[in-house]
Amino acid sequence: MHPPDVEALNGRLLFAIPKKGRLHERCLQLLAGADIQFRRSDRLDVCLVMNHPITLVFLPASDIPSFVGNGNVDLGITGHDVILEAKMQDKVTEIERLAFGKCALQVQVPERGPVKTVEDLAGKRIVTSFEVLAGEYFARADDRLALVGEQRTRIQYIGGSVEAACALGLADGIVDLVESGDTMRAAGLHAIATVMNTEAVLIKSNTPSRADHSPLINLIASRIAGVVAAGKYVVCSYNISREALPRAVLITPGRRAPTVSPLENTDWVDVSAMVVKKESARVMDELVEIGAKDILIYSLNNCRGLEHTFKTLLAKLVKTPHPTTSNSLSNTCLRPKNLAAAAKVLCARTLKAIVDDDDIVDIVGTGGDGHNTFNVSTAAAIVAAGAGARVVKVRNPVHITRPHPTLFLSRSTAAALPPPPQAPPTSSKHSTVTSSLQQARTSSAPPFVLILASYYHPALALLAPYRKSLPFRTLFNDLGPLINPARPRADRVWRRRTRQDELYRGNVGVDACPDGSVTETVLVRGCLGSGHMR
Ligand SMILES: Nc1ncnc2c1ncn2[C@@H]1O[C@H](COP(=O)(O)OP(=O)(O)OP(=O)(O)O)[C@@H](O)[C@H]1O
Ligand SMILES: O=P(O)(O)OC[C@H]1O[C@H](OP(=O)(O)OP(=O)(O)O)[C@H](O)[C@@H]1O
Repeated sequence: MHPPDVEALNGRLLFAIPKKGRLHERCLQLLAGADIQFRRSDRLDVCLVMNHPITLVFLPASDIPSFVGNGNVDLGITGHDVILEAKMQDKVTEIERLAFGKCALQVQVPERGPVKTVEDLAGKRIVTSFEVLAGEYFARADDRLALVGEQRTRIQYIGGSVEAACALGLADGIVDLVESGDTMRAAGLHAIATVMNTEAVLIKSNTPSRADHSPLINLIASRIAGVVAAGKYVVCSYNISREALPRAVLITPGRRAPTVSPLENTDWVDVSAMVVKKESARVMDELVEIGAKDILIYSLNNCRGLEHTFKTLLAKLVKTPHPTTSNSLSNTCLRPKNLAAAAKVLCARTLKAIVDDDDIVDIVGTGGDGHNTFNVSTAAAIVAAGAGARVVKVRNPVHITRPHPTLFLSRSTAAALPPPPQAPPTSSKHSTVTSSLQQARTSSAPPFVLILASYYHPALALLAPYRKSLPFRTLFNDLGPLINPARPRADRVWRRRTRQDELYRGNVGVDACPDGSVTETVLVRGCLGSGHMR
């Protein structure tokens, strides 16, 4: 087969695919599922798609972020990790997480060695293929420990087989990707920290070569999303007595609603609904428990038209809140993975608050403790600002215009009140919080900026009426702290519901909870990562 000539490439959408490595095979499956047809001869890295005006470009996964970010290629598939490593996160848009290539970037050390924590390792030698991410991670650790000059951690880059570095005497620890953990176990290493979790993503350029490619990009994105979603869901069908139907609908609510069809025996109905694949075994157990019969699970090859269903779900809850309790909701919603996913969706729909100075903090509560006292997190944030911290806090205007009287009693406190919440100009897609912080630096005003939640989170503003009518807390109480549009580097959130159930988030690393009483902590890190700490 001859290479395509330059003429043949003109006007085509360029789509970058990893040419080898862990993501390659799964990308080919995805292209087949999305009916993107091509024939690639053995050594050719550029080939024409037969049924669309697209050219596939096969590149190393780690080069794809720069090609897409710099607008040389319009679309690409690569790992989220390598986008951050290439510092291309502001030059590309992540269109879809692809649910494969999932692994974690971890700090690993010899199992039998003296190093037990990141703090033990800071100041020593690290070998990695991720020198940017590892460098940033250890720079923060060095800063925490006030290490300077020669005392700071040394990061050395190598291109592969990083796990051998400790045994070879090159490193005291490594930072590398871990999926099953087999490679690290075989090398006598174990994890002491996770820098980030990652998976394959579909990305597009923020500076596309041609604007008229946009409909084709949307078509490809929607086809790929269909294949990804089909892999996440199964269809569950079963028979159930009419009497048990309300309970069955709670177990299989479907994405919009389950399909319920009559049977010849009028006391029974046939139900079918989409169910998250990973939850299908639990769902079947619960259906058996309430007397369902003939429970069948079908896999899906493809699907289309799946919408984000938060609004639909909340609307349904508002209409029929009684069979649902805050407990049944929190079982699902408070799973760290789900909180992280919801935070990610909301962050993608948030106006960005640009803060040049990244040395800012936020102190956030999750509200609703029922004691009707003053707002503790705002008070704490004001105290922190008074002590010199640079605070950017997201608030609803109602809390500002009608502060609780016990909070702002004295004149001096009132004088120290922060300026009103900032709303961005209606035409802009982002706002500059920096200027307020700078003003605060050069004047006697407190370094405290409030920004207006309803402007920065238009999606949440739409949901507000639904949330208000629910008689219990929802995951949105826990999401608030995770979606500050100024993305402070440091924030600390904890919340007590029962003695065993705490939510805590640390952006600068994971510490123990303050009073040491916690037996289990739900941990959500950034927008991708999540997990449990015991
Ligand atoms: N063990 C793994 N499990 C899952 N995904 C992984 C794993 N290792 C890497 N990845 C993902 O695949 C991306 C590309 O990694 P990979 O090492 O396969 O690429 P490569 O360097 O092009 O290939 P090779 O290592 O064969 O030279 C990574 O950035 C990560 O997102
Ligand atoms: O936890 P596991 O399932 O064992 O996977 C982890 C291994 O996979 C990746 O390496 P890869 O095999 O791609 O080769 P490399 O070391 O040359 O990068 C990564 O660098 C680890 O070595």
